[in-house]
Amino acid sequence: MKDVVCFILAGGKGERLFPLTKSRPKPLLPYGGIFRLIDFPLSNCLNSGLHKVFIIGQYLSYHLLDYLNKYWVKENNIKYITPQQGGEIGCFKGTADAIYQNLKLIQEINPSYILILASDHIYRMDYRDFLMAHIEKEAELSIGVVEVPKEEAYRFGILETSLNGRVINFLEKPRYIMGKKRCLASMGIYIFNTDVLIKILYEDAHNLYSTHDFGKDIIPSMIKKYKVWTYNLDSYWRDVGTIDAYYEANMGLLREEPPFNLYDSSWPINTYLGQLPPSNVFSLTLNSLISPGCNIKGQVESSILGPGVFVEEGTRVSDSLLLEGVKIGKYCRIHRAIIDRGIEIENARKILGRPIFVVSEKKVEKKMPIFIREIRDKKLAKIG
Ligand SMILES: Nc1ncnc2c1ncn2[C@@H]1O[C@H](COP(=O)(O)OP(=O)(O)O[C@H]2O[C@H](CO)[C@@H](O)[C@H](O)[C@H]2O)[C@@H](O)[C@H]1O
Repeated sequence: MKDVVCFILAGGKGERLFPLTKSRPKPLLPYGGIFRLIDFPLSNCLNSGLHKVFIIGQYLSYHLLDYLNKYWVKENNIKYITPQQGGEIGCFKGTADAIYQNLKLIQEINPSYILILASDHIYRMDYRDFLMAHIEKEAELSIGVVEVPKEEAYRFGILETSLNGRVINFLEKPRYIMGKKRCLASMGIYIFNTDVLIKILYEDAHNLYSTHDFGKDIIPSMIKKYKVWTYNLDSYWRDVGTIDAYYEANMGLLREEPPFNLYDSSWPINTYLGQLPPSNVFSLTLNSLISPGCNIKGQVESSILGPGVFVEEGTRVSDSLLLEGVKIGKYCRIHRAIIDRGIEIENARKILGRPIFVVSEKKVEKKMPIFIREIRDKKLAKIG
């Protein structure tokens, strides 16, 4: 792995996850209470023995840098690049341009291979196996792939391969796929031979019609001219691109046999949590993940609570995600909701999400579905 430089693309806006990505970059979205999405590729890099890792940020980059500085950059010698540092024009036009603007850095280090990763996927992967397969096949580009049902094809780059696995066709986010029930989707992670990458990025940078994106421009243009192969990841992988996918990926952790094992110590997922006291659970709490620093007096069922969440007495929370520092007052009923970081829900509020209700900073006053003033007043009168 000494001959590999890794870039983690972390500058996307994650617009389909608004409002959760309005004030935080998508790579910082929490998962399973204490983890952030960026922890997954970073932990995979660390566990795979990769040490030349550069994270390329853009959107709300100061938040990302702040988080990375607390643990990842300090402890693991991981470097962070923003357009001002790497680029000439102050912003990256697309994913390929983000790498193009760092070509000088690549030329200085002069590795044989470049590993390009996304920052918003949940998975465990040994990149050493990915590299071995790339070298064995004498590929010039290898694309990490997973199988997905064809109904989900519109969210991904979809590949067609010959019998021996070489890529013969690639469509970025096709509207519809004919035939088969399942198809091969690009994970948006790539290994390039450095000389090929440099050549193709130069060509792309001078192409007026290009959007400078790996999925839309670079990969389709390479299929016919270069040796492009797939590497199939035969285990759990999720791109949490939408609110529904984000909610379902989290809730999957509460199944009796979760599809992703947070407790696998042979491939640890590292994170930064800060100093927090233990959680104090005074009441009935079932089938839930409770992060440190929580204080629970009400009833919590099938939910995930981030660090420092407070749930007051008389309140019932079910099938919900309460992110860091959320405070739920007395006699509330919360069901199928995502409540964003730091939101305080007043006493006797009812939030019933069908399918899922997101309470984020700006929405909280306007969009509370039912406000039961009389019940609240009666109950508060009783408790004095
Ligand atoms: N200007 C910029 N500067 C720096 N970083 C940026 C950036 N724009 C986006 N990024 C980052 O690059 C990664 C990929 O973002 P995209 O928006 O291109 O992914 P998308 O999911 O649409 O498709 C891609 O990923 C899916 C798998 O999720 C594949 O199937 C598909 O073929 C592929 O195009 C993300 O981590 C994002 O944060």
